[in-house]
Amino acid sequence: MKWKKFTLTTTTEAVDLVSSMFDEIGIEGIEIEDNIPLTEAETKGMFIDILPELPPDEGVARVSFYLDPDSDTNIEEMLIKVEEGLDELSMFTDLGARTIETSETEDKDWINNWKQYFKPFTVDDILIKPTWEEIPEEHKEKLLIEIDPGTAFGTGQHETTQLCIRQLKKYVKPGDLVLDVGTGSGILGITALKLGAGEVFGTDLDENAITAVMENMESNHIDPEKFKVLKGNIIDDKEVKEAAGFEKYDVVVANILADVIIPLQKEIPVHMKKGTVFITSGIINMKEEAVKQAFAANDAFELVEITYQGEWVSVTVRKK
Ligand SMILES: C[S@@+](CC[C@H](N)C(=O)[O-])C[C@H]1O[C@@H](n2cnc3c(N)ncnc32)[C@H](O)[C@@H]1O
Repeated sequence: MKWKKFTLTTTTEAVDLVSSMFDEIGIEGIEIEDNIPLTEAETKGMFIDILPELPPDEGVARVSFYLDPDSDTNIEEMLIKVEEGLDELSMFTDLGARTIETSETEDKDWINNWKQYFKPFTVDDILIKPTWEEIPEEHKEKLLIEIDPGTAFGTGQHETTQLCIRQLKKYVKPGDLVLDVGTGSGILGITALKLGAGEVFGTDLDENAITAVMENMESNHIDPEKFKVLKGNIIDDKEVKEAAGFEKYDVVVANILADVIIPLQKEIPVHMKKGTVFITSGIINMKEEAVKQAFAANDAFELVEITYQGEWVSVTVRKK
């Protein structure tokens, strides 16, 4: 389908106001391009450890929106509303160049485009399959995990997720209580449940994780009561710590970036039973040493195993 794409060139300062004006007049799904570096919180949520070099931020932003010429939306009327909205905003903020370029594009479905690259695949004897795909005949006997991450992280394709899945296979026992920090789509918690765990408690900073986990529990036909998810940071939020509970977990898994694992490892032992394991990944090889040193400095843990896939590292430790 061909969409009309409209790109407004404005200032970075005006982007928030322009976005909410677009929202108010009924424009859905915008795309923002600027040279503002991502914040620390954004990079953690997006799982980017090394940021690309950006040209300097000169305060210019491009905000694009898409209109379907075959829908009921009258494009001319919508563009009049856009201009009226911009006139109003110009009284409060500098709109910069305020030019609108028009082009045509085949596809505006960037939220769903990745789905064409997500096909069933195996991690040893586990089959991970998008919810919308059929089970391949040759994998019918494998342990099945069905996933639709939505806009949360976690299709299972990432090396770090696979490293954690292999460690879960080694350590999860029937009836175990599992803590999944940075749960994303819930793929690790769901794998633990499929491996026999009794219950999972998940946390994530991204609220999309909450709905993704619930939907994926349903797709995997597991009682939703077995996987509780809470939005928040177990590192520094007392409520999240208390909701997770103390001295109770048999396995803890956290597939987050090294810069989160390092502060996190200090907080986790209080939630674990003695002798149980903490599986971590999300560690790029150049940060392996820093993570190992952090664990070595923590008297609560002893190192069990380090595993590798591509340039990614997983560190598993045991609570003494
Ligand atoms: C790489 S994804 C892992 C998702 C899934 N567990 C997997 O293995 O595919 C990391 C997740 O951790 C979340 N995250 C980052 N920092 C966090 C923190 N301090 N506490 C909880 N979640 C966090 C991100 O929002 C993201 O969903």
